[in-house]
Amino acid sequence: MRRPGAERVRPRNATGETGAGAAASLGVRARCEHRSCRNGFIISAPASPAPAHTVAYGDYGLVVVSNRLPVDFVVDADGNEGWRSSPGGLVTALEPVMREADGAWVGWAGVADREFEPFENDGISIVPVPLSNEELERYYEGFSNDTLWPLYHDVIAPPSYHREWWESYVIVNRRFAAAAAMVAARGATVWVHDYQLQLVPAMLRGLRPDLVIGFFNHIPFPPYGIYSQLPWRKQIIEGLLGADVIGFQRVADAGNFTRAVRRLFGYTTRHTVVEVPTQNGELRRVVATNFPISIDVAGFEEMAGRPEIQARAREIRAGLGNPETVMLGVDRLDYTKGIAHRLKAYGELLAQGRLDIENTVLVQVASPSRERVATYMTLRDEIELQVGRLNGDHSSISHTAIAYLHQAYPREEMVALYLAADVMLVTALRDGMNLVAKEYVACRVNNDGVLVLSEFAGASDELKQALLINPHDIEGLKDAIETAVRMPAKQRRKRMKTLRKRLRQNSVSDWAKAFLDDLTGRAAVEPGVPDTLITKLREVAASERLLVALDFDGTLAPHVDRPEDARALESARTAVMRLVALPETRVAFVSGRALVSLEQVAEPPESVLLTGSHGIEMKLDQPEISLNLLSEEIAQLASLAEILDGIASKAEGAWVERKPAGFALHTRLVPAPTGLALQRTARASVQGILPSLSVLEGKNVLEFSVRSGNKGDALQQLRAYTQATSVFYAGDDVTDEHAFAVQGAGDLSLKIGQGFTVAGNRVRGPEELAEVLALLADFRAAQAGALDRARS
Ligand SMILES: O=P(O)(O)OC[C@H]1O[C@H](O[C@H]2O[C@H](CO)[C@@H](O)[C@H](O)[C@H]2O)[C@H](O)[C@@H](O)[C@@H]1O
Ligand SMILES: O=c1ccn([C@@H]2O[C@H](COP(=O)(O)OP(=O)(O)O)[C@@H](O)[C@H]2O)c(=O)[nH]1
Repeated sequence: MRRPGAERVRPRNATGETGAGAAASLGVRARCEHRSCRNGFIISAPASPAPAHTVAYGDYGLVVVSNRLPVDFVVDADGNEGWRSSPGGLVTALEPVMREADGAWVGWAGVADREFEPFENDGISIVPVPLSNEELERYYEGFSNDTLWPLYHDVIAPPSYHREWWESYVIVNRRFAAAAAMVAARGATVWVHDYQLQLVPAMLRGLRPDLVIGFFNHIPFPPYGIYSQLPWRKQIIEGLLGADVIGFQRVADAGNFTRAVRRLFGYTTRHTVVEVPTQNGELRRVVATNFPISIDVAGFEEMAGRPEIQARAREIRAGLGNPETVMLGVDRLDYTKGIAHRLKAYGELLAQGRLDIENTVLVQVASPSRERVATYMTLRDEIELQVGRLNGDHSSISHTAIAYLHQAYPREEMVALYLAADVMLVTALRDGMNLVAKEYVACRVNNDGVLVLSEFAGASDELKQALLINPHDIEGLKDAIETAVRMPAKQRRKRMKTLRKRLRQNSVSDWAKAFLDDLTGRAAVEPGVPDTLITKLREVAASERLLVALDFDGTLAPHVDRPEDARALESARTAVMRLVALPETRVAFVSGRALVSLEQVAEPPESVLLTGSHGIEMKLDQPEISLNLLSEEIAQLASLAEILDGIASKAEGAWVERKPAGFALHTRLVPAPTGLALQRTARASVQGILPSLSVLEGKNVLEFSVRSGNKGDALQQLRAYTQATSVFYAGDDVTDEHAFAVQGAGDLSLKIGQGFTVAGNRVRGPEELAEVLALLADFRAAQAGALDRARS
């Protein structure tokens, strides 16, 4: 999803500065976008940084931002430098999504005091963000992993609160926001991940109001009683509310978040929607809901079916002495994972003779994690002491009770371990999801094996056929382990089949799609006119002077392949005719088309006000179109025509539309990748020769104009001209967002179809719009009738 941008930028020398300062220090050519700031295209969350007045655009239509990149920079014992897969479930989940998406991944390279150029890794564009050693200590090990991590995991360990850690967290979040702002194309989708970067959404919105911003929290969000301990509890929530959609693993997490918003800010929340008041007195709607993360199920199944991995699984079992039961635990060495509880239960089962050392073994992978954080150092000592004691107490010369592995294994080896294990033990005290549980289920392609799963791991919401346990209840845990070991084959298969079926319903691609569809508004729109919209139509119909302003293509008229064939639906036309006949009611068509072309296809009734070429042309109750080009602009038009004609001639189906103040390159009829490539070439060529031209991106169309304008400006002019007390505006394209953005209280904005929007209402297509216009005409006529009766 790489999109053509003003300039390919590299976030080198990131200093944490924002806006113009950051752009300048990064050596990026900056462009002024005062209009979008003035219009409040999307307003920042309260107390977020002021919108920047200088914006540079990058290349990428999708940008993922997370603390960890999929690869860490490493130096081996011989001083050889290289990259290796980084730890944790976030990377496991996002890697396959990003390989499909052709987006950019902004993150830290896992090493302090080093800067790296952006690079490609395994089909993913990597944009490294540097951290100093002090920031590593304060932002990552300190605030992220010794304040937020324990606080968000039910204070299993006591969180530490230090002001200098918080200051570092703010600085680093600002740097990540600046880096994302530099690589995101205009209007791009930026998906920020996890607790390390909770301030990024609002910071990014301040820098780039044009972006669609999502946030996903991979770890739990704590109940208010715990969250409220945090000295910076308000700032964190303000940071998150900069996003359009905030995703959580579990329903309970989303509920905890919205409760904290209500308690701390008093904002209204309706189901999953938080209404955030903006600086101009309007409401921004932020969605906070659950999207349980998953794994690449088909990918794990495929690996589990590979003969060499199955052979490795047999080798592992043989190496363990081919016991009857192999039990497995796989965790980062983290106090949230409940490793100590698991070992205690296992030790007691051995001590009581309920498990026999001759035919049982526990393989515990405890991969190194956060090794410089004191709590983790202590944990390692405790676990290794416990393992040592258990082995000392229970192992025999030929059989070891626990095979303890303080190592990180590649994915193939993980799959072999899952295949080798009869029982999987996931005993987390609190865990956002726990992908290990899902990976085990995916790999059990023979439908055998038992999963013992903590109810405090997010995975337990979906994997209900596992043996669900409370890890604090050691007796219950012991019973579950024994049940798992002795479970009859038939019951094992039945449970595992159900688990696998459930898992396949939500693969990681489904998770990403669900989140991004919600974020970008691509989710299906229901047919019909919603009741809430009908209520608002009644309200707007009662206004003293009403302006009904309508986009044409895709709104009054369904989209067609040839622009000259577009015609308004008959039902829409009828409704427009009724509206223009009503008192104190003006109708306007607001189109991106040249006015001459709009008049040809729309055949507007005489009193309809017209604006074309995105507001550059106007025809307001007079026969002439107002637009006078300077001689310099006419010369620019000639060069532009030459460039775009040359580009369009390279692909069948692409064409150039002539407009009074510019040209539009249409790519609707060429395959999407070719269309994108043509647009990218056009942008670069025009940029090189005519850098001052304004560029507007629509659905499969790229427009260049020698004079700038947009539908927001056009709507403001129409409002002033008609002195309307309320404005109804409907449109389907991204260019209509400028118009929605200038609407205020007492107006009604209506998005037609899918796609991200700032409009307050949405219907499915032109048929629904025609219904809406007919209803508006009914309500307005009834209002006029009532007034007449009152007067007489
Ligand atoms: O980056 P680290 O500090 O080394 O930690 C590794 C990752 O751990 C956490 O993973 C979480 O995400 C998983 C996928 O959503 C989820 O299954 C698990 O329950 C979470 O704990 C952390 O959230 C990541 O940011 C870290 O990269
Ligand atoms: O030696 C190891 C240990 C773990 N993992 C992977 O690390 C991830 C752990 O994710 P999970 O959600 O279970 O926990 P997290 O570590 O993110 O808290 C899973 O994909 C594991 O397969 C791995 O690749 N090698």
